Amino acid sequence: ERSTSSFSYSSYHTLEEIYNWIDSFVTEHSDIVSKIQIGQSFENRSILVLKFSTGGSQRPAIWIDTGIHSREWITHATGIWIAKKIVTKYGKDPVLTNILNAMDIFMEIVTNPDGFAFTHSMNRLWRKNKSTRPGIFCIGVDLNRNWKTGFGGNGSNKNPCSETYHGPFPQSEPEVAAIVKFITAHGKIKALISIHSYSQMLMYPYGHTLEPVSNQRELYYLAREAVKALYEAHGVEYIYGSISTTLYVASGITVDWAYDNGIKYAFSFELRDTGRYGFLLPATQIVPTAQETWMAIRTIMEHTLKH
Ligand SMILES: NS(=O)(=O)N[C@@H](Cc1ccccc1)C(=O)O
Ligand SMILES: [Zn+2]
Repeated sequence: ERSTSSFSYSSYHTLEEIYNWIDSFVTEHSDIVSKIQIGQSFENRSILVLKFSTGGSQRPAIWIDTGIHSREWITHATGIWIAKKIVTKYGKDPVLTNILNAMDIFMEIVTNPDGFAFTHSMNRLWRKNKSTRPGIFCIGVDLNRNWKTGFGGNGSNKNPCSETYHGPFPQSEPEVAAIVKFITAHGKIKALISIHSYSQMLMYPYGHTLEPVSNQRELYYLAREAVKALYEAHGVEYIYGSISTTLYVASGITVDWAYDNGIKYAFSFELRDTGRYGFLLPATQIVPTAQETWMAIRTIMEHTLKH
């Protein structure tokens, strides 16, 4: 359909509804948004990225992904709301306007389309993708353990039946390989934000080791500022720090790969809540969660612009 006016930003949606929304959204805001297919999933679904650009060619850019774990529905819903916020506030919010006048923004809303479809059809709590291999009798790879940096280390599992199965080799999964290819080819991604739920945390590398990254102090202060901006929206408290020291050791993760490939502002969110509803966060919390998350992301983007 032509317009997104009938789309509810305060509801959860199916894969088909989100893909239809993407087409309407791009049509309606074609002056600033375009759609890029960066690959196909294991089950041959399109892997789609929204590009926000106000001009130039191949400007420095910011990458945001949601939904890499398919059951984390609040993350796709937050991504959709933020996409709408960006087109609504460009030209009105001076911070966002400055960001988009100098940088592009790429958003991958459904990073694990096969898993997401499966959470609607068969298993609401499915986490992994849906890849299968001869002789292996469990389905799916944890797409947040399939990246090259630290691959196969502690905090990932070689058992295909594990929820944190890392896959047969790094980037074995088309959903991960497509992002690696896109970001590597682009070459000017300055910040990466990979959004998960739940726990209410803002974290930065490394996950695979307790060693601090070189700009750890800068990331710590930026995370503190972002969490403060988030808190000011609705009084929700986040903790922050490096993944391995704040949460647990996890290997083969998105942000460790990003950091080691030159993206010095790499962050991962764990959105609401802290366990009362967990992955089954009520839809009434979508807009408040998105509003507060946007304030944190906007803070990270502004810092990236200035450095
Ligand atoms: N979202 S979650 O419940 O799966 N937790 C995440 C935590 C996480 C998030 C980002 C980088 C490393 C680890 C996970 O991948 O284990
Ligand atoms: Zn997750």
